[in-house]
Amino acid sequence: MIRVLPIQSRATTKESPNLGRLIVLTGPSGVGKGTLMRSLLQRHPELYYSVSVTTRSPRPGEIDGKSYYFISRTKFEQLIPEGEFLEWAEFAGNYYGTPREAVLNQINSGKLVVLEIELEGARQIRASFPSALSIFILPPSFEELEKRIRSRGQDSEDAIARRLHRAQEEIKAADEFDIQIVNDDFKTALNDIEAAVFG
Ligand SMILES: Nc1nc2c(ncn2[C@@H]2O[C@H](COP(=O)(O)OP(=O)(O)O)[C@@H](O)[C@H]2O)c(=O)[nH]1
Ligand SMILES: Nc1ncnc2c1ncn2[C@@H]1O[C@H](COP(=O)(O)OP(=O)(O)O)[C@@H](O)[C@H]1O
Repeated sequence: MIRVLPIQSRATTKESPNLGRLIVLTGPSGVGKGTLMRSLLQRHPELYYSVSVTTRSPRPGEIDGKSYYFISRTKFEQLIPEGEFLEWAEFAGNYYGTPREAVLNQINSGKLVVLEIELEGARQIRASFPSALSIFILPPSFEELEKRIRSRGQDSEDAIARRLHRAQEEIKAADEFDIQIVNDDFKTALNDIEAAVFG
């Protein structure tokens, strides 16, 4: 179930030269988005990474407020009609959403804001912010994607199955995005993202 909330359009924000920009990183679960993002942020601490809200349970080592804001389904469903999310989607049985106010404040203060989100949310952002830079990360093969999800060792068999099923649909949508980058050699992929964002 996906809903597009009425959000501030890039058409109006474009008018000021001081405004920042949204960068959307998407691609199937396990492709390496999170790892690439962390390395990108280490190289470029000036980027603002938007911490998402989710109803998924924390994995070992994940910190509330840093990895995600972990909240209940009931709370998430309360926040939707209150307009708290810039975009939101349901993925593999859990809700995920981007906090609206923090992101808009950062853009308005001239920051490059990076969202690492799944396909439906990325589509919502593209529709609402046509000048966002959207990057789709592809795996070298489906077999390698499965290997990565399994070797991460953090998801149940059910969660892995849901992610792999969804991945097949997501990969088909790669062409909708501005740039496609294959995450085969990690450093090459990271350099490619860097070039897309800063080049
Ligand atoms: N639409 C949307 N997707 C999100 C958001 N935050 C994370 N996601 C995506 O939700 C999916 C599942 O994330 P997660 O449970 O952390 O699993 P992982 O990507 O397999 O590590 C991934 O594709 C994330 O990019 C968000 O705020 N909005
Ligand atoms: N280029 C790569 N080659 C091999 N393994 C990788 C590569 N990029 C990421 N990984 C590994 O793949 C697994 C999934 O990466 P992760 O960043 O959690 O993916 P996502 O955030 O897209 O779900 C992790 O164990 C990560 O270390």
